[in-house]
Amino acid sequence: MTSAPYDPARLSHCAGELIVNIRELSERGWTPATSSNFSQRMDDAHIAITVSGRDKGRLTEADIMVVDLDGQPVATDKKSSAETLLHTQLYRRFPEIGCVLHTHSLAQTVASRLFSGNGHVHLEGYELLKAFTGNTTHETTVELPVLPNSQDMPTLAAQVDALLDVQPMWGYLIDGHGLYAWGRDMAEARRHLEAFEFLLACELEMRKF
Ligand SMILES: CSC[C@@H](O)[C@@H](O)C(=O)COP(=O)(O)O
Ligand SMILES: [Zn+2]
Repeated sequence: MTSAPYDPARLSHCAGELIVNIRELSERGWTPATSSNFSQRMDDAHIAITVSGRDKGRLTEADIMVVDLDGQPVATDKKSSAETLLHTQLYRRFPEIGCVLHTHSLAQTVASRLFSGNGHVHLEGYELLKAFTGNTTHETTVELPVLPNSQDMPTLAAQVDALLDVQPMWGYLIDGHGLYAWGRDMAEARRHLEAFEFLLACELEMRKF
């Protein structure tokens, strides 16, 4: 356990923002059966992240803990999310990233299964593509990657790093699992998460016709 200090007021602020937002996402049914995990950057060395295995619809401040950028717990015996590495790898790689959100909605999970053979979901022509930072027109495309699932986090993280080496992206799906999305702060990460969710629902809806 590292003993690097952090500002307790900053943890309290992050925990409050995480809890409110996670509850709203949970009420939409995006975090079934204790699934999903969430984090926010506190400072250069500390991340506030959900404790593993908690019901994400009923979180209190005791369900948010601190890890360092190596994913090691700071000043706690609690166990951070089983997928902590998928958060910390983004914070380490992109100093500007401030928030990472991971959910297991029905649309995300079904789409991940349907499109896993392609390796990505092709999103084109939607006005909502402008919700992704950097896009200024609907006349663009976003390829949302679909990674094979694994219980081995270093394997998944290596796949994410390989993708990031060749393309900028604001999220990815994991087959049969769910979606990761991120942003510079909670508002941006949530906008990206909601845009992916809506666009995946559109793609699934069109498959019905
Ligand atoms: C309850 S099954 C889902 C988990 O295996 C995992 O994918 C997940 O999203 C939540 O894990 P957690 O360790 O609580 O962060
Ligand atoms: Zn998960």
